[in-house]
Amino acid sequence: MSLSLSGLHLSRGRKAILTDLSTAAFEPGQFIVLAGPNGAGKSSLLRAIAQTLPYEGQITLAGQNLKAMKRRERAARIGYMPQHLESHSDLTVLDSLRVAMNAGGASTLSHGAQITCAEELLARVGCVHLATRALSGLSGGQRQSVGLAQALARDPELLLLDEPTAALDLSMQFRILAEMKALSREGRIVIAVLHDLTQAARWADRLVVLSQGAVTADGAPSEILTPELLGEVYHVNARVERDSRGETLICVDGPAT
Ligand SMILES: Nc1ncnc2c1ncn2[C@@H]1O[C@H](COP(=O)(O)OP(=O)(O)OP(=O)(O)O)[C@@H](O)[C@H]1O
Repeated sequence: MSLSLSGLHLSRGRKAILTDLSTAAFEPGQFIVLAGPNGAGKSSLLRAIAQTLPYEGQITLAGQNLKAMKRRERAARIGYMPQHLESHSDLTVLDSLRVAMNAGGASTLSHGAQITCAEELLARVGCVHLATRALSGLSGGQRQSVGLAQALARDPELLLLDEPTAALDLSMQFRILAEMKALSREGRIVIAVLHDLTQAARWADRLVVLSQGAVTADGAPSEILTPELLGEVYHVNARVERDSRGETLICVDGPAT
């Protein structure tokens, strides 16, 4: 059930965003972090995989071309959480999860089973207390946690999460990163965009660094994160240190000189 990207080209307006992008296959059980500078094309790549932006080239899931997959099947197999979440809705959190469960075609679960499932999803992301609140009344971090639950609503085998921890406090960041890791260990492919490379090093099995629409580095974070790579990609003077527990720590000292 691997995900393969091959020869991807994507433009927005007249601007080429991704150029001939290919990667080694992404495998079930892997937690992959996609990183890179602002504007590198990370969100565009996730959107191409989620089939919400047109592209040339091939994206296959378990050997099946995603462009040819029926919308209903895609909705069941791929969970996508965009960077900017819709938050003007008067739907309650619980109802928004029921809507997500029925996206792309009616769920086979009864009404009662859908409510139970929605409550379980909220428990996974630490948000049971928000069940009856309106989406429009949530804080940014609460909305983001509920967004993850929405992406999980159809129990997808591929999860695409665009900056899922950007609005979260320290405790919720930990909880959601641990949850993403657990979701991958249950046999899913989890791909998340993160800017925090210290967190990426701690949690990800694989780090893909995108720069100007191309893959600059791809591998185990501890192997690819070097001062040279950070200098080349982010134009900074950076140190890659180990903390007292041996975990990787990225320290930025200033712009590259
Ligand atoms: N709606 C749009 N129309 C035209 N160009 C766009 C649009 N959205 C993004 N772009 C351009 O596409 C390029 C890639 O954007 P994208 O959002 O994929 O980058 P990113 O790596 O996710 O950035 P960030 O880290 O800032 O979220 C950027 O140059 C951006 O200006």
